[in-house]
Order: sequence, then C-alpha cells, then structure tokens
Amino acid sequence: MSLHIHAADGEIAETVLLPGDPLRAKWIDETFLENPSCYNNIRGMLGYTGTYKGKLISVQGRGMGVPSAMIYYYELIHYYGAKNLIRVGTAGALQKKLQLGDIVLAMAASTISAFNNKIFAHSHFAPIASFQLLQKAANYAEKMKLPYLAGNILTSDIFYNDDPEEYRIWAKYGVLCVEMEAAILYSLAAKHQINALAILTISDSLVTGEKSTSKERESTFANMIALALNIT
Ligand SMILES: O=P(O)(O)O[C@H]1O[C@H](CO)[C@@H](O)[C@H]1O
Ligand SMILES: O=c1cc[nH]c(=O)[nH]1
Repeated sequence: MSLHIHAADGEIAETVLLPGDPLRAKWIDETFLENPSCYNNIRGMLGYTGTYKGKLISVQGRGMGVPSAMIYYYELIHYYGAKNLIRVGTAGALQKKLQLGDIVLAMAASTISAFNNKIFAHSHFAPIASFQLLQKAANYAEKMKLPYLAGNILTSDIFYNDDPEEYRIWAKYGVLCVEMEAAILYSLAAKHQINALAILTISDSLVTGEKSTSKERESTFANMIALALNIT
C-alpha cells in the first residue's frame, strides 16, 4: 500500500498501462481486459488489474503533467515492483506530416521541465524509451498497418502557451509532437532499470489548428491500446 495507490501486495501487474484520464483507465479495463478488478479509487485515480490474452496487466490513471504522473510512476516502481510502464495518451502534432489519429512512438523525450536539473546540474540527461518495447511496438504497428512515426517528442509543463509559435524551434529540430509526462517516465525508468515506452495518438495539431472529434479520439485510442497490449 502506498500513499496514492491503495493496492495489496501482488494486486498490481508488472506491466502497467498509464492513461492520464482515470475514466480512460476504466474504459480500457471494460473494453480490453478479462476478469478485471478495481484496486484503486484514491482521489478518483482509478486502477484496475485483469488479463489480456492470458497475461496479467494493470491500467492506472495518472493525471496530467509531470508532478502528478511522477507520483504514480514512483509508487508503481517502488511499492509494487512495476517492470514495464507504458504511457498511453494524446499529443499535439508539431510536424505537418502528422495527421490526426496517427500514432507516435516516443524514442526520446526532450523537455522544458526542470525535474532533472538538480540531479545533472549543468549537464543534460537524454530520457529515452526502452528499445525492446519500442521495437515490438514498431513491428506491431507495421503488421497491423497502423499509421505511425517514431522519434523525439517534447514533454512540456505548459498546455496553454502565451506564445503559440514557441513550438517552432522544437519542430525545426525534428521533434514530432508535444505532451506532458513522458520525459519523467523515461528518467525514472532509467534510474530504476525498468522498461518504459510512451505511445501517443495525435489528437490535435499545433501546425494546422485541427482537432479530433470525440468519436475520432475513441477509435484511434482503441488502436493505440491494442498496440500497447500486444507488446506486453
Ligand atoms: O491524454 P493524456 O495521456 O492525458 O496526455 C495529454 O493530454 C493531457 C492534456 O490534455 C496531458 O496529460 C497530455 O500529456
Ligand atoms: O499535451 C498536449 C496534449 C495534446 N495536445 C497538446 O497540444 N498538448
């Protein structure tokens, strides 16, 4: 049992999918898992464990932004022995070639967030994905003909930016999209020698201003979850 997750020992699987929205966790549980049970409702941050094709999988909501996500990543690693953490969620495209609904596999996560500054002082750590999970995800996406790109992404602390053009410098360096939790996931995974991958679905574009409808989000989200579940 930990402060924000009230699960008994053994109640959480070694592989955990992490959507931001706790209701997405509920939806994943109801749509994809067999024999599910809810192990957490502290702060409404729902967590479930069930089976997928006979494998034990957990799904844990983790909120938005680095501080919230870090609490859940940390507790899952420290108190529940998580070994594979897969962040699933939405991102804004920074490149014109990305269409709404496309999947991005985050090979690395650049960030404006300062959580690593204290540890690495004037140097910069490069948070990267687990190659093993990344390779499996790319293979699965190709097999299923899911439109995807793999590359660098940006973990931002800012959702509503005063300067709507600020993304351009990241775009110039090839960064694919922006979200808010992957860099801390990759940093913690490196520190604790576990596997981590962020799988993202493009929900809007900072380049064109397009946004997906709720219906589109639902179907594209399902592709992303199927991908995540099939690499575990
Ligand atoms: O869809 P999720 O996983 O929550 O991810 C993205 O959506 C939220 C912002 O709307 C942030 O958490 C961002 O990272
Ligand atoms: O963090 C996010 C998520 C989706 N779209 C954005 O622009 N930012």
